[in-house]
Amino acid sequence: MTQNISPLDQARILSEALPHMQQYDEETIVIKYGGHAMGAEETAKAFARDIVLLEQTAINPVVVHGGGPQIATMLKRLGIQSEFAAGLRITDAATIEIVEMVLAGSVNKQLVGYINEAGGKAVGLSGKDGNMVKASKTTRTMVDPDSNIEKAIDLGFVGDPDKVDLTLLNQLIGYELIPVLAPLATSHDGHTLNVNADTFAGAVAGALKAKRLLLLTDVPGVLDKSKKLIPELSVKDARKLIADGTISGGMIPKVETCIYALEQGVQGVVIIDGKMQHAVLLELFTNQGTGTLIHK
Ligand SMILES: Nc1ncnc2c1ncn2[C@@H]1O[C@H](COP(=O)(O)OP(=O)(O)O)[C@@H](O)[C@H]1O
Ligand SMILES: CC(=O)N[C@@H](CCC(=O)OP(=O)(O)O)C(=O)O
Repeated sequence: MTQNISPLDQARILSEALPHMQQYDEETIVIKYGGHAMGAEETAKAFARDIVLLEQTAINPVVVHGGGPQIATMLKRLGIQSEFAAGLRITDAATIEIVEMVLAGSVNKQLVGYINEAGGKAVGLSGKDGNMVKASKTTRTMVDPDSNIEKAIDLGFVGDPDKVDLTLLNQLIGYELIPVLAPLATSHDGHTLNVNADTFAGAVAGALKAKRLLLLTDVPGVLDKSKKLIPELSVKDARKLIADGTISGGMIPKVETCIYALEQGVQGVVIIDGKMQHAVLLELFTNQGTGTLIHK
């Protein structure tokens, strides 16, 4: 809290941030803000302020948000059942309507509002705008526990991005606007597809060749079997932890996204605790890395 430190300490802190700010000067950083992390209003507002600070220091932030818990609440209110398979929401015709309403509507506009309240110029879009993200229907298989036979699962209107058109994003970044993206895409035959927000952020970061991809979630990072934070993880070790079940559920698409982004040329990817106030500033502007850094 600034009221507890002297003006001289404040000046020192700002000065110590200089080399970090220089490192990211004019660079693009993609920040994925998970639905669980954005639950508390005060933390979400602090997050928005951090994003505006990045923009102010000549960094180009691109925000991708999730909204899993917010979708779940709305589906429950409407009495629509929802299930997950392989960490992805099975999305039928009724569900995709609600997913779009919540992600591109209330969640997106709330975050845009917070960023603008903090003095930024955020523009809220989904991957459908400007034909930004084209996706193909996701195909997954699962081993049936009874028969032990591998079966294809029909996830409905769920997609994996296969093309990101940067025309619109580059225009926005060029005008110092802050893109805030909801993870929806258009299929090649014109349907709306629900995309896991981590996967979407990885596709956007890869296409932009972002300097950093930060995934903000509701845990301190990747945890080992005894629930201790793993500060650094190689791609090879990450794959082992997925195979042996240490990494499960929603952490699987997150880690797979990190691996994909590294392969696409993103220089650094980290998974951090978005419930921690100013997690973004701590990660980028101090020497204290807070979460799990995944490297080649
Ligand atoms: N090894 C692991 N380390 C940390 N979290 C894990 C691990 N394996 C599974 N998880 C689960 O992954 C969750 C994060 O994924 P998810 O709920 O999809 O977050 P978000 O809404 O931020 O995308 C954690 O809350 C935790 O329950
Ligand atoms: C296909 C799929 O599962 N899509 C997600 C999209 C939102 C998301 O990923 O939100 P979080 O980042 O908060 O988990 C969903 O419907 O919940």
